Amino acid sequence: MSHPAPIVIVGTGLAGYSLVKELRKLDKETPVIMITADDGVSYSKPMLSTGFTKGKDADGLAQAETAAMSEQLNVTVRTFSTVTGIDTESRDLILGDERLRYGKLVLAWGADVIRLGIEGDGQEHIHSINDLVDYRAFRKALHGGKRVAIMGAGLIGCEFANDLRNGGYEVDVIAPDANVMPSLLPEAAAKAVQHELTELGARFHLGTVVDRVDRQEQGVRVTLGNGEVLEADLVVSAVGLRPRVELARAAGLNIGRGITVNRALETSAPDVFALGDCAEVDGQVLLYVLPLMASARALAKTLTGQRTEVRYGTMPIMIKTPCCPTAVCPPPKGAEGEWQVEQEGSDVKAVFKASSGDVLGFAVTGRFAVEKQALAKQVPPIHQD
Ligand SMILES: Cc1cc2nc3c(=O)[nH]c(=O)nc-3n(C[C@H](O)[C@H](O)[C@H](O)COP(=O)(O)OP(=O)(O)OC[C@H]3O[C@@H](n4cnc5c(N)ncnc54)[C@H](O)[C@@H]3O)c2cc1C
Repeated sequence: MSHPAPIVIVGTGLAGYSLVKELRKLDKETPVIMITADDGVSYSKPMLSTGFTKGKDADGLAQAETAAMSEQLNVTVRTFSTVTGIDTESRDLILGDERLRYGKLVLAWGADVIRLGIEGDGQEHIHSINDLVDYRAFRKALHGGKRVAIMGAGLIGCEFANDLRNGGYEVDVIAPDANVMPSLLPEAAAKAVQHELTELGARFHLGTVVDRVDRQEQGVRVTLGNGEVLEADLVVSAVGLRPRVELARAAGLNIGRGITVNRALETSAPDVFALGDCAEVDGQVLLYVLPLMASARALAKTLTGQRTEVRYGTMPIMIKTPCCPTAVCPPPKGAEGEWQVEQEGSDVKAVFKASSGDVLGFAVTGRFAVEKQALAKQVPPIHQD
């Protein structure tokens, strides 16, 4: 008797492993093969920007070895295996010369870091940190150094700025907008975070960009668009992420800003699903943990025969800048209304209200951060029925 084709999951990040954990609560037996381009070590990606604060290096941030995950979850994990294509007609995953038959296929292959075309011969000193392997290389390169230049003042750039200051490093942050985290925070909250990071010793160079990174005897020389020249041991690039869509597009799947899926996480091809940073779920591309956890719970049920749609509730984002604790629930794009701000120094409570008085979003910093739970209850869920 031939065995049924397995469930194949591409990716062992939080999306892939969360899905298998949920699946195994419902079904201990169905064969599952996980494929990953990296070493398959289980870790919590949000912790990468807390290493110095928590006194943990890359090994300290690893949560479980691949073999332990494989045994605990009763799955086969194939490491250092890169998917190169999908044949949705024959239901094969393509890995170079090899074809792997799937019964059901789940794409949990994450997002790519955006790489800017920076001039200069110091390219190998520019680090993007989007997984534990990157983090290990970054910590190794930083060894013996003191000065870090961070490109980008979004959530990840600001979190690394705080963490590196806590680790005793000199930090310069360079970003084109006038404020930090411009797509997440209203101005008053952004200014508060910037102020507290500055008090902590981080130097901000806003309204400009990095033009060149040139090698020096010690580290690099970083030339900014405004003419300033900085010296650093290395550069961290934190300028954004883009869902990985190319292989899915080549396979003929519908693509938007991510791999297009409905609320049942179904792509446009039969028995092919997607979740996590690579997916656009019913129009939402949310590169955060809470949406992927909700998706994993729903998809586990679907894969075990009970088709289930995910419904995103209210999902506040905690920004890990301990010098200025911050939480935000951005209002939906294009929402009509205005920010109402209450402020004492770096303690900011900004609430986005529609003309009806309904609360559509909020941002809280400092001592107001404790109000996040109460405010989140007032914000409507992301997916409204
Ligand atoms: C520094 C940092 C801090 C963050 N902080 C927070 C936070 O505080 N709160 C929050 O909610 N979110 C945070 N995030 C975002 C959150 O961590 C991500 O949304 C989440 O981890 C994405 O998980 P994923 O499994 O979808 O993708 P990934 O973890 O990127 O996993 C992708 C997997 O796919 C594999 N893969 C990719 N391409 C291929 C291929 N062709 N073949 C085979 N395998 C492949 C990779 O090897 C990997 O195993 C943070 C992110 C970063 C970088």
